[in-house]
Amino acid sequence: MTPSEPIDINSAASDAALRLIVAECFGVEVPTFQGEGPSCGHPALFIRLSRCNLTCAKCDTKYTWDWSQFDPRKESTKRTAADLVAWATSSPVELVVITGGEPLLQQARLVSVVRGLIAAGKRVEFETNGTIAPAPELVAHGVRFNVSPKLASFGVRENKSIVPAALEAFAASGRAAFKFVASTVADLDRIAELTDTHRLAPVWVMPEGTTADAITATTRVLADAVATRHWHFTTRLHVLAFADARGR
Ligand SMILES: Nc1nc2[nH]cc(C(=O)O)c2c(=O)[nH]1
Ligand code: SF4
Ligand SMILES: [Mg+2]
Repeated sequence: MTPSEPIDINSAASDAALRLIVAECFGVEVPTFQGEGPSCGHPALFIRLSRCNLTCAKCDTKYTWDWSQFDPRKESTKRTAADLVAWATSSPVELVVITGGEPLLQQARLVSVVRGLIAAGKRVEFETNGTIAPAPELVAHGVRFNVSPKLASFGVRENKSIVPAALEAFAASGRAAFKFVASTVADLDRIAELTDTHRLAPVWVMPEGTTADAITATTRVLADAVATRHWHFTTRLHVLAFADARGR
């Protein structure tokens, strides 16, 4: 905001009262780490929003969208932006990860959450599937985006999961890391096509897996080919440490 713009107190107050559809918040009572990507290993709090615009077969958070298996009334609550900020600021942990589901489905309501978190001295990262371009107001607040475009091998149609304009908007924001889940070396070839075509960088690869054994096996399958391409490699630390327990 420029100094000459008036501060609209009423709008700020009503924004704080906006309610978001939340699946779970964790990391305050039972501490944890960011398990994936550039901040892997950093102590972190998590706000997991409910709902997604994709239906990946290999999704590990189907309780945010798959109402054939889960009951949306049991799996979601509405919480105000002010309540989410108060929850996060009750902890000294600096990093707040906003994930889902697909959190940017609610990005208009997230502006107020992000503003409150940054004002309280937090660092904010989004985990997003990269299909929805980030609003300029979110980018302006200095957040980072871990963008995970989903490949066909993840059980989704790429005509839905690969949205060139959105991916290119993330790349142009200067605030994104592109974190691809991979199972095979063939997946790495597809990642190379996508990152070349849409000029996506930096590239991170993360082994698919919801058990430590699966992650170790996939890590070994991928490591040489990831290193050869000079890409970044991340594990899923929370799966190794906590066996993919919900709320860790
Ligand atoms: N510890 C931990 N780190 C994470 N990083 C990304 C997560 C996600 O589910 O998006 C996640 C998660 O669920 N737990
Ligand atoms: S985009 Fe993410 S949250 Fe949505 S269905 Fe796919 S894996 Fe699940
Ligand atoms: Mg997870």
